[in-house]
Amino acid sequence: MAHGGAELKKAEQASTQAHAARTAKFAADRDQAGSQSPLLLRRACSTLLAGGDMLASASTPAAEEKQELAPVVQCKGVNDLDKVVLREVRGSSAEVYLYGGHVTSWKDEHGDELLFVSNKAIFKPPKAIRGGIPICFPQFSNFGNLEQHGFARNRVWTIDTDPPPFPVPTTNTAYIDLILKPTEEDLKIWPHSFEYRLRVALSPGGDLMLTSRIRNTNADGKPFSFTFAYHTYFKISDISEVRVEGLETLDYLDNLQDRARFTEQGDAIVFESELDRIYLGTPSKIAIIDHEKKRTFVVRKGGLPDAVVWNPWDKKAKAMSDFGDDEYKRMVCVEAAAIEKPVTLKPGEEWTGKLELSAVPSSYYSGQLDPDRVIQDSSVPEDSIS
Ligand SMILES: O=P(O)(O)OC[C@H]1O[C@H](O)[C@H](O)[C@@H](O)[C@@H]1O
Repeated sequence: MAHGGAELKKAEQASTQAHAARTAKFAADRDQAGSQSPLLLRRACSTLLAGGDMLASASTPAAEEKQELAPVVQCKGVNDLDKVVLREVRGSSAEVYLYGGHVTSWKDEHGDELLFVSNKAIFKPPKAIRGGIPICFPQFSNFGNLEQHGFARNRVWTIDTDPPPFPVPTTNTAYIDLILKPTEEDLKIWPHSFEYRLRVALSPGGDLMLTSRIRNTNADGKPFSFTFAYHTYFKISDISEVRVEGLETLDYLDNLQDRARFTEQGDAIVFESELDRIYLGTPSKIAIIDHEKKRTFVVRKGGLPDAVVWNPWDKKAKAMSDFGDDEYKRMVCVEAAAIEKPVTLKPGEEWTGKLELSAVPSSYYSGQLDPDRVIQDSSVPEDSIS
């Protein structure tokens, strides 16, 4: 026992030292980055990617490279599109394409991918990337005259090096701020001036956090209204092994039946055919339980009362050119959204919409969403998530 304890202590010390060394390296990298975003480094993607997926053993140069990776790196992705890679010291990571302000990857500390991206995804404007987290703004679906899901998902965003301070400062080291403003062309189809600031952050524990701040910058004194969704595609083992909890007894609009309104009856949502529903007035916490994988995704949201649940099933899958015929089995979309009541902003006003995603072992999560707790959770002010 004593020996075991000493070993453990040694391992802990080694881990603490390694952590301290990595933290010092990150700080040095940050200082070197100079006038750019304080955390942002530009590196060759090839180097970066070699440190990720292809890593075989800790003795290879690629493995050493992994140890040295900075928390925020800008590099090139598919089709030479710009992307930003976020990495936390414990090994979790995320990738965000400037095209669409689109998160395309979120991996846990073991390097397991948690988001679904289609093998047939087209990383080429103007088609939105199929998978990850498309941003639907200023319109969800066809709730208005714009193209399906609005234009934010197929515009090129820029890195915001000097965002206004957040009410609650982010303590994480791995985050990136992006900004989208309308072009002259955008103003022709949606005549409203806005600034959309998106922060994507990884917590030290590997949670993925997206914060959207949308401000009306109209000079003509006019308010504008929009609908919105974080259209998250979760990667799952098999759609028949998955259930969604937290939406029981709620009303929903069924997109497959002309948006007729129904009340959810079942215990939890399970999938046996195409499903496309907008749940209304949902609690701030929803769980996606993957029985086979023994993993639960927890979705926490703020400022986003609705939740869309979507699986295209086989027929629709075949009809989508950027989606594999069988891929519907390995994905489910649970989308934190504001749809039924559009958000209206007067000039100078700002709206905040937050999404926090965690992946936890199902055993740990089991029973957390019993009806009483859901009611308690929904009474927690939405802006209390940080
Ligand atoms: O194919 P997209 O434009 O990306 O839309 C994909 C899906 O998005 C949402 O989940 C809608 O509720 C669905 O009706 C739609 O089919």
